[in-house]
Amino acid sequence: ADYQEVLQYYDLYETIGSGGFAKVKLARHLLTGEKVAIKIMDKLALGDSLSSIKLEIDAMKNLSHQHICRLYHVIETSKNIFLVLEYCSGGELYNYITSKCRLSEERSRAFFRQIVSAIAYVHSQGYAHRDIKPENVLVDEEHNLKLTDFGLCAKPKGGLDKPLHTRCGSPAYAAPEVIQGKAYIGSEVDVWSMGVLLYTLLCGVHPFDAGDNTTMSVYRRNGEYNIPEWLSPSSMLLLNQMLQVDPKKRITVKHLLHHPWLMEGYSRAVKWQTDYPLVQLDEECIAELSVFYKQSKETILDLISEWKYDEMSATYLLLQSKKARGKPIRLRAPY
Ligand SMILES: COc1cccc(Nc2ncc(-c3ccc(C(=O)NCC(=O)Nc4ccccc4)cc3)c(OCC3CCNCC3)n2)c1
Repeated sequence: ADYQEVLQYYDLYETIGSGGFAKVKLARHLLTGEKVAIKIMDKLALGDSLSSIKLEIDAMKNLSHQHICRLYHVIETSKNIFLVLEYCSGGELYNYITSKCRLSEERSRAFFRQIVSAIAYVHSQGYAHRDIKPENVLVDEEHNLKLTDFGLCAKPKGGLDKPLHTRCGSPAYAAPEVIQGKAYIGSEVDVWSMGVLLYTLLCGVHPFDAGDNTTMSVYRRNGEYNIPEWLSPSSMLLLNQMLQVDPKKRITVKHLLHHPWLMEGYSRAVKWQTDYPLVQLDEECIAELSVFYKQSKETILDLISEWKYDEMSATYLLLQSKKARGKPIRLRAPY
């Protein structure tokens, strides 16, 4: 009974992931035929985490970027919250890396530039991700990366550079200052986690192992990790600048955007601005919606601009995504 609203707009298929109080199902949007991921959260199980989930949903609503999994639709019922999200057909980056053992420096660079783009954008919106790891990075059908977040990211009070205390994220990828329970700066801990991710891309393994035994966490605290002999000097230098134990010595995202290693083979610095601003709407998609819903373009434009993350928002965003992938944006007549 609780699923009747979501089943009005989507066909639900198999479960593709499950975490603490949420599970993710593959689904298809009936109007556009597009595949989506639907994250189903049990409000009872959420308990007092409900308020922090609302925080994450608000964060998602402000994050519209080519390398972040897009939120399309929010459906709240008495028992559940359904988040309809961008589906990435390539699955987790983690499995992509392990299936190829490790990635070439060129492939790692192309991927890493997309991660830096996403994080620079998240920071520009005043958020810190705080749980960057290969499991939270997905691969889409065009081999582009999409950042997601299963834990909770917080919009730090008073902007990005106020010290945070809550320990979150995964210990193995967490910066030394987080592990030691010190006050930390969100943007600085994200740089450490990106360093761990870059090491994993280049080496196929985690630099500090799973951090299960104490010696590993000692290595992490001292920033010691094994450097494979085949790693290029420029890769080693960048890893060293990111995996600095002292957060004040760590390279900043701003400097990563045009770092020599990220620029090798590229003529432009990493583009971190969004390709999908919330304010400029796509004329063609608006036109298609106005024909389908038999409303004037102005009415449709006003409705979308309210960003209610209802069926209308979802249909617009899915049309926009189809168009970006060169697919025809025709809406199916309701049969
Ligand atoms: C082909 O086989 C496969 C196999 C596996 C997966 C797929 N595809 C596939 N596509 C899309 C998803 C998804 C995206 C976003 C969210 C989300 O909850 N976002 C919230 C969010 O991103 N906040 C946020 C982001 C940035 C900043 C701040 C806040 C939830 C689910 C998915 O999930 C399955 C999980 C399973 C556990 N590991 C991670 C993926 N899976 C496909």
